[in-house]
Amino acid sequence: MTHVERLPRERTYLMSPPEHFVVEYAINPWMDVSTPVDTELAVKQWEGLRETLVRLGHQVHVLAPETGLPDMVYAANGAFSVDGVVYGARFKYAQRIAEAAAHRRFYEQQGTWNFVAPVETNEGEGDFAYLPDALGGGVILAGHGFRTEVAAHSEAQEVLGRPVISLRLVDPRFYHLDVALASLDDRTIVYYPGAFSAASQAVLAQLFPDAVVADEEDALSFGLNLVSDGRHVVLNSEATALAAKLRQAGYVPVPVELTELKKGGGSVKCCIAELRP
Ligand SMILES: CN(C)C(=N)NCCC[C@H](N)C(=O)O
Repeated sequence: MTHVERLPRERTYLMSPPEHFVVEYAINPWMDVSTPVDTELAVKQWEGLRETLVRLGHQVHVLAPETGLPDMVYAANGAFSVDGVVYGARFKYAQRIAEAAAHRRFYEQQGTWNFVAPVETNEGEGDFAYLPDALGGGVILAGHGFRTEVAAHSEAQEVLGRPVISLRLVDPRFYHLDVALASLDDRTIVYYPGAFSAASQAVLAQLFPDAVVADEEDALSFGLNLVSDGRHVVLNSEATALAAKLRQAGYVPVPVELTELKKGGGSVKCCIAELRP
């Protein structure tokens, strides 16, 4: 057991309730249109997640869900912000394209953000993670291979003014970065190496020798799709083995049940965009 004291930092999040959540199309290997979805249960579980974040002392903004956009609950995909600048999303699949405008309106209505519309296809925090204090400053880790185009990585670097480390995802079950890797605090990550190309695994091992390393079972239980405030790690309740590894590393796992939203191919992190003013 690590005896480092892990200190939490208050966060601001954006979430959108799954009032219109169904699985009527399949754009990732987890989605099966023949599996029934209990929308009411999805809303109840989502509310449990929101209440958990509030109980931990975080601020949660709510983005109104829109009919015909069942995946809008996965709010992490809508944009990526760093120090007041928002790099907007441009979704790969037609079914989700309209979500980007809803997120853009949110930032514009707040009036405090510098919103930059993207040219390149990218799915927001689904494929971008931010470490404010790693490797000498703020660093962006970025995934490509299934959704976000690699050209979006250099676009994000130009827009956000932070170095972007490009990582190639190779396993379709882990089609976004945020199901394979997460930041635990300002400089520490947890990740499943098997989701990445051999070269990207080497990059991660070189840059993050202190990372918590997850295995396939942790990733398949959507454990890596987590949100951490530096101390409390909110993660899918099915990820018990990963929770034990995180506890061992000095973090406090906070399990939440999100079985319905797993049917759309997402869990905790997918439902939460972090706002970094
Ligand atoms: C990394 N993940 C899982 C997310 N950030 N979002 C989940 C998106 C799920 C949606 N049905 C889709 O396939 O786009």
